[in-house]
Amino acid sequence: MKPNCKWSDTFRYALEGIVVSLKTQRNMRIHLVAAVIVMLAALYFGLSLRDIALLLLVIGFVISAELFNTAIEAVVDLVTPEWHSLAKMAKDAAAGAVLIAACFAVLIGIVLFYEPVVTWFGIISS
Ligand SMILES: Nc1ncnc2c1ncn2[C@@H]1O[C@H](COP(=O)(O)OP(=O)(O)OP(=O)(O)O)[C@@H](O)[C@H]1O
Repeated sequence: MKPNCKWSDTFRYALEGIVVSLKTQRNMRIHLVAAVIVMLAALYFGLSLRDIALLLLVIGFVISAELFNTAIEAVVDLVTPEWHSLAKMAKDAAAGAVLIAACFAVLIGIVLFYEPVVTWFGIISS
């Protein structure tokens, strides 16, 4: 651990963690692109501020889960490059956490977008 780490250094290291995850994890890039598309759709369909806040919350949750997943994968690879049942358990559980977060995010997205999208299709087809 580095002594006298400044607040700005802490912030920089955190940003480096996000950037390295974006560079190395394909899923992280997919989550980010999906998040941008969902936020643009939320603005297009005129979702309420409360719904947009809920979307931001789940997006933050999924991206945080992916960052934890990246961290766990890195630590496991550092501890053992060999096959180990505990390494498998750690990586699979971390991936499972991301999957659960992403599934609930999709469910929340369906609940929030269902009505405006159905209305939009009604307008388009009439
Ligand atoms: N050292 C290991 N011992 C046992 N199983 C492992 C080990 N490393 C990886 N695995 C297995 O391979 C899977 C994929 O691991 P890998 O490190 O390639 O992650 P990844 O493909 O980058 O995953 P993600 O898509 O979640 O980022 C793990 O979920 C685990 O089941």
